[in-house]
Amino acid sequence: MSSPLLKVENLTKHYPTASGFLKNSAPVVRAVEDVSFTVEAGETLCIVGESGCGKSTIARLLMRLVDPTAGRVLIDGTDIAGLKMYELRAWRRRMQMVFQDPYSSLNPRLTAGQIITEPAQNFQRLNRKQSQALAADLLVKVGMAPEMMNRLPSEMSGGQRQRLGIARALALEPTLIIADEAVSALDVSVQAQILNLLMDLQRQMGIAFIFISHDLGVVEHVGHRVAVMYLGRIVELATCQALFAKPVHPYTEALIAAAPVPDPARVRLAVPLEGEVPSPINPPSGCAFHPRCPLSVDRCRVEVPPLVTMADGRVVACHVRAPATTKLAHQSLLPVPSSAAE
Ligand SMILES: Nc1ncnc2c1ncn2[C@@H]1O[C@H](COP(=O)(O)OP(=O)(O)OP(=O)(O)O)[C@@H](O)[C@H]1O
Repeated sequence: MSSPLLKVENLTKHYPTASGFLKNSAPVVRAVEDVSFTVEAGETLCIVGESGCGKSTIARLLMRLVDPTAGRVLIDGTDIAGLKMYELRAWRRRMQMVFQDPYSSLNPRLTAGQIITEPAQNFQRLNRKQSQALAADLLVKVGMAPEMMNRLPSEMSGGQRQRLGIARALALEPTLIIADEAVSALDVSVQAQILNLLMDLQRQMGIAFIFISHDLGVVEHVGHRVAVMYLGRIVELATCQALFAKPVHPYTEALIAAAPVPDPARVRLAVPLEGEVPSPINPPSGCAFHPRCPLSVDRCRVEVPPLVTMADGRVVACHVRAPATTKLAHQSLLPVPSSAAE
């Protein structure tokens, strides 16, 4: 079997809370703990969870903007930690990011055309005619008129700026795009347009997405699979279809129960999510969700639940709902649903 496009193995990131000679004795922020998943070509893996659960840190680790405390990130089977600078540049070319706030990530002094072609100019010299042709092509790809290439970001709407950010990400023909809260700042109607654009681009160009969001409605709309994170760890990873039809982890259940239900015919689950997410500097012992969990038993307070593979292929970390008598989940995780390969 060929290796997945991306394989993340036991990824862990602890941030120091002090510097200098206090660094080693001070407590650490446990932002990401022992996270493993795969992403196949052409699929969308969503990462969801409340604020502070480690979603953006995973994005930064994948881009090697920060180094992991432990664990590995493999692209087509190659560990990115061992890459030399020029190899890392090539890797970054294949993996692009789209950010939540396109305005702050776009240079306000450059025109749309300059913004879009800047990444490509870093890799190959383009003359004026080639730059214009590339900018026009990419603007059309993201549903904008080629004439927009002369506009500044300040002369565009929020939705147009996000399309511009996507065009810039497409310029280097990436195989994977990490979209970090890419539609959270947009109006609902514009959100839908941008999500549909991303899904169209995926179908046309076979791009894989890691879609980071706290919005379950968005995740259900775009995702093939979804990883639910709580305080740095994955607690459930399943196909979107399976997860929304029947969440298994009590935290997933509570998140879905707390999300607005657009379809009044759909039954809202009766598990409220109470209390705050605990501090990642001093997380609760055992299962970090136990202080908020209505199902918690003694074992949850002392033992971190392992990820267990359930009969339908999803993986869940819960002593009550997924007791570790079944197979422990390793990095193979779930098969890609057939829709991802279409
Ligand atoms: N550079 C850093 N130094 C110290 N702590 C950090 C750093 N970056 C993030 N953290 C902490 O790590 C934890 C995870 O942060 P992260 O931004 O990855 O979460 P998130 O799920 O993306 O949250 P949000 O949705 O609010 O962006 C948080 O407690 C955050 O305060």
